[in-house]
Amino acid sequence: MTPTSTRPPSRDHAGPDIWCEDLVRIFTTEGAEVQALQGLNLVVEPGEVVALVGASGSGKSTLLGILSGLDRPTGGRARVAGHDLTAMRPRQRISFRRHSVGFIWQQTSQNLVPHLSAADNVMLPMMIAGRRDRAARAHDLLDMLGLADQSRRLPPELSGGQQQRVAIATALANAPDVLLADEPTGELDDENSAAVLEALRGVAQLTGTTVLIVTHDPTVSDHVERTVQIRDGRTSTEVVRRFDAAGRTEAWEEYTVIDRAGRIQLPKAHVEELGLRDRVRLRHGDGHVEVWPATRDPRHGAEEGS
Ligand SMILES: Nc1ncnc2c1ncn2[C@@H]1O[C@H](COP(=O)(O)OP(=O)(O)OP(=O)(O)O)[C@@H](O)[C@H]1O
Repeated sequence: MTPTSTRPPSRDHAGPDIWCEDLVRIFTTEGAEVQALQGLNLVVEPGEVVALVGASGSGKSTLLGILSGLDRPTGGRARVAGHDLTAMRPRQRISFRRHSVGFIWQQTSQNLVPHLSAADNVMLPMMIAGRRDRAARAHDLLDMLGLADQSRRLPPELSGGQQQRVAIATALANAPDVLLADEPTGELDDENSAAVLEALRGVAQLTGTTVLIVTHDPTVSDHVERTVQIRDGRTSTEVVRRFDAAGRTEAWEEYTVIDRAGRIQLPKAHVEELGLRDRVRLRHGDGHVEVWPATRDPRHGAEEGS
């Protein structure tokens, strides 16, 4: 079902919806510098659902702050929905935040006005933007998220998972190209988390909206096609999955980023498992390169000297 008002956004830009090149963000507090982002590269194509995972302090929230137009990078370049985030004037920033991106925050209470019904919450951003078809669109969006029968309820009368789904509908109200979610399942139990992540995937499929989810939730990669690791303010490895019609993982593949200088970062698990350190041995194959521990001889696969 794709009601008229939940059809894909008609993008007026070409290329990726999220594009970051060598993004740097340095915070200075009391004379000390913290490099929260250290040359981050990320490309997300229209309609993709991407999870960004990483340890506490790795720079996830800093990146979301920049992508949402709330914060500015210290260096590098970033474009979201065709807007150059380093060159936007204050008015353009307001319009960008109103029309081009939608947000979902961790705290359910941060997303919704508690004394407005679910439908009124969804209509609020449309009212601010001066949209006319508010009631019909709010109904379609809540219906798409399986909440048509909850539209008159107040947020405190809904479960945490339902509230986050209303938050998704609200974030979609002005048909943004990109949806940014910061720990959207942080306050939810496993069942509600799965429902919210599936709702985000469904939204991308039905509306063509690009979705970026920042999370600690290790189960997220069961629900999205692409999970990108962020480490020390840079994107490192990523896993790309293919799902079958029943939503089960059919196949998956692991990737790593290669920067302009040719540097790559290997997944931590492989580094530890193979005992890789200091330097590794490279072996050229037909159209590929193998990485071996320096202590192993690729011709025999045996430890050197044994
Ligand atoms: N406003 C700020 N002033 C000073 N340092 C900051 C500021 N915001 C973030 N940092 C620092 O930047 C680094 C990255 O923080 P960030 O919040 O982006 O990490 P995160 O991956 O989102 O962590 P978490 O998962 O705990 O939310 C941390 O070292 C943090 O202390």
